[in-house]
Amino acid sequence: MKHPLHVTSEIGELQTVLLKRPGFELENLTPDYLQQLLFDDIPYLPVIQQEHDYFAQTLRNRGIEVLYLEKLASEALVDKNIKEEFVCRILEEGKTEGNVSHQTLKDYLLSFSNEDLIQKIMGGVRKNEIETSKKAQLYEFMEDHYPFYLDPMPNLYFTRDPAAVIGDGLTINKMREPARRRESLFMEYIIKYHPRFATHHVPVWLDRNYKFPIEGGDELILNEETIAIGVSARTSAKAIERLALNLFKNPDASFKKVLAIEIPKCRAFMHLDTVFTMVDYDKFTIHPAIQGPQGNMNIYILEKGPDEETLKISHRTSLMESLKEVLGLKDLVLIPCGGGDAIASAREQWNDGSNTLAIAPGVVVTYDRNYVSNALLREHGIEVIEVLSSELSRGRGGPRCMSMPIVRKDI
Ligand SMILES: NC(=O)NCCC[C@H](N)C(=O)O
Repeated sequence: MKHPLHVTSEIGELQTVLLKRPGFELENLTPDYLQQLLFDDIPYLPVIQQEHDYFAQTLRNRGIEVLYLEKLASEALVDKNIKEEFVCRILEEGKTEGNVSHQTLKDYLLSFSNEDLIQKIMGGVRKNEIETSKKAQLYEFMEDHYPFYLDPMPNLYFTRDPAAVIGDGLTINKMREPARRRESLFMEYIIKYHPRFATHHVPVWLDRNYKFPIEGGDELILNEETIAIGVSARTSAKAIERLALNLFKNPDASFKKVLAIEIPKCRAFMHLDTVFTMVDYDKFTIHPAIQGPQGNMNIYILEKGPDEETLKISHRTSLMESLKEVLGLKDLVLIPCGGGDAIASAREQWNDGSNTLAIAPGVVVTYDRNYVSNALLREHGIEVIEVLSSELSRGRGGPRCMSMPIVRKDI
């Protein structure tokens, strides 16, 4: 039987992808909690859903199988005990203790059908949803003080980040920001209990219990032997090192090199894929602002060391040269987001102009609003498929962030 996970490049023909349709969790965004919940504005739900449906249909039109996180999660929780355990884990990690009793919330959540339970967990539980007779503490009666028993998870439509397929396995990520921590629990349960995955041996190269954070937006598979990982506001050098060691010693993994690429730690560049993506065998998008005056950067190549717990680490300063070296290319092109004009590049990077989703070598999905970057990609011979982006872009992620490739053809 075909392995349910298989990704050995960024650009191999995309066959199966995981998305999450934006849902009620976005209706629980209010100005007071935007920053905490990692949004810059409140999307208009019917329109963001239309835009997301258009994105999904664009992928289907190209023959790509689209799976939905919310559907897989509800299908994974058929067993009563597993469902109960999942709800308890969500409540523990949602730091609900000290609010309404754990038992009251648990009973409330378990009163829903599987599908509605998942929607409710994703959407959040407001204080006014629980009957007043079940409340005991002053805090619980004060809805205006803090409105939720369980926080909404509005970033779930960025399926790229909580987990990432690498080869025939995956990382299930310890996420950096408290607002996103619970997200990777869905993938843990899907891999363990959904029939599509549970009957296969699926190696987890790094799991969400590891102490230091890593997020999928920083994990880019350059080829079957090389991964690039951003050292960023969200991904730590420690997690990269641990992942490299785990991959190098595991006979199920084909990977031999990890390129650790340091990027500035700021909101606009939260992950490597917000400033750098692969669009063809020898072409990449890049936001010029991540390079120093002479194009210099801080890059390390990690390789197998003398024993299983030691790495060979070498320093490089040029992204272009490092990529040529690890990919065995004579030449390659870095296509600047916004064409290199300081204003256009900052504007289009903010709206994910560098965040392309390759669905085949030289074929990418991008946001329509980034017209300067899109025109430049076309000038370089790339086929650019534009999708709608007025509301989707308010969450600060583009087509790559909104998609988790599950299966790609080898190149
Ligand atoms: N890979 C990505 O860059 N994902 C975008 C995540 C945006 C989300 N609002 C966040 O701050 O985590």
